[in-house]
Amino acid sequence: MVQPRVAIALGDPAGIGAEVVLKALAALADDSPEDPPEPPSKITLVGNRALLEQTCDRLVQAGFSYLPDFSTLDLLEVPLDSALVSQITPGAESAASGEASFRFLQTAIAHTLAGKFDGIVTAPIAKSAWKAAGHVYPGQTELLAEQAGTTRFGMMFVGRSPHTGWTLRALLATTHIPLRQVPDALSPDLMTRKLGLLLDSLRDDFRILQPRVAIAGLNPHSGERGQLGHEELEWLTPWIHQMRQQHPYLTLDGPIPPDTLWVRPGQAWFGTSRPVQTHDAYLALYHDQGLIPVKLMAFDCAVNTTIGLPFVRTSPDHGTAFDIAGRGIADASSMKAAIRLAISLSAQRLILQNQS
Ligand SMILES: NC(=O)C1=CN([C@@H]2O[C@H](COP(=O)(O)OP(=O)(O)OC[C@H]3O[C@@H](n4cnc5c(N)ncnc54)[C@H](O)[C@@H]3O)[C@@H](O)[C@H]2O)C=CC1
Ligand SMILES: NCC(=O)COP(=O)(O)O
Repeated sequence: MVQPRVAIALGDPAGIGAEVVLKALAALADDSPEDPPEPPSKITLVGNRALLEQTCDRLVQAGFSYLPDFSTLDLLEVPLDSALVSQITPGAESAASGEASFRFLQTAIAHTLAGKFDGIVTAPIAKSAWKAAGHVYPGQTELLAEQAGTTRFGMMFVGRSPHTGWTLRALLATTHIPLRQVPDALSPDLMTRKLGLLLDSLRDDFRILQPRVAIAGLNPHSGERGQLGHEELEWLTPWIHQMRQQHPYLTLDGPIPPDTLWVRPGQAWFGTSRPVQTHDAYLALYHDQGLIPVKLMAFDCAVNTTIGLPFVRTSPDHGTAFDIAGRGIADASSMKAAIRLAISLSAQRLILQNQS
């Protein structure tokens, strides 16, 4: 029997990371019968005990009594100077909170690469707090990829509808770059790399061997035959034709006008009386083209998954929520889904490894 070992990096200590982790672990221990059981697993928190205890105390003060037994939690301690710890206040993003969250993630990655863990769940960090601490990365994804020694990686959001059971998967072709840079960053080469990653993940992580994938257009109405933009005519449509020839087992639709792309996923997510023809995955060309619909549908349960790494990485779809940090009111559903997905994807990889 496989028993995946999963690390949870506790994220920015001025945000809601540790709070949603503690709540999610308590909820997982008390899973409702309609939740499919996850395989047995070993969970280790990666953070700082003093900061974690502060979060626990605040949750107790906020009246939250159902927490996991602190003494049974496995904690990989990341030592921090008491001077640094004393600068951290809930809701106040700072260089100190950025430094702490950076070290939590670095430690989780180093131990994973050394073989101690099969997967990492990351609680949210603030990129600006990392920058204030001197660590300039577009996000956790890029640090994970750099440390894992890969340039072939992708940001995919996965959510299972609580209304219908349908699974939404959305991969972003570009991620944390200014909107102005998007058209220049997109190219047939980039799209080929992202599609390859997506097909690998659909096959290995989700056992989908003959996938249906939808590709978004870039411009309104996918360019309206060149009247509203040229990228679709110049390279996106020819690239899709080329990919259809290269992957005969793949159904590839697009470029679909970016607004209508999300109509059917929305129907499949919320339910409709008519049958809906959906895709196994949606490839959005830039951050907000993918994440606005994902968050509208699934803010409470979508999971940010990094594909292409030599280990599993998941994260909730929300951020540090500094505006509500320390108040005990954060919703832990997305973190719970991130932990569940990390366990099941890690178990899946262990099974594949044992078979080969
Ligand atoms: N995985 C990660 O590390 C992510 C980090 N971020 C970072 O988070 C910071 C804040 O970003 P925002 O755009 O404000 O997004 P955010 O997700 O932190 O907050 C947006 C709104 O949603 C609410 N919210 C978020 N999570 C919630 C939860 N679990 N329960 C209840 N309410 C919740 C917040 O209170 C806020 O009103 C930024 O520095 C950004 O870089 C953002 C997204 C993902
Ligand atoms: N919008 C998604 C996000 O900010 C997550 O970034 P990352 O820290 O997981 O790279």
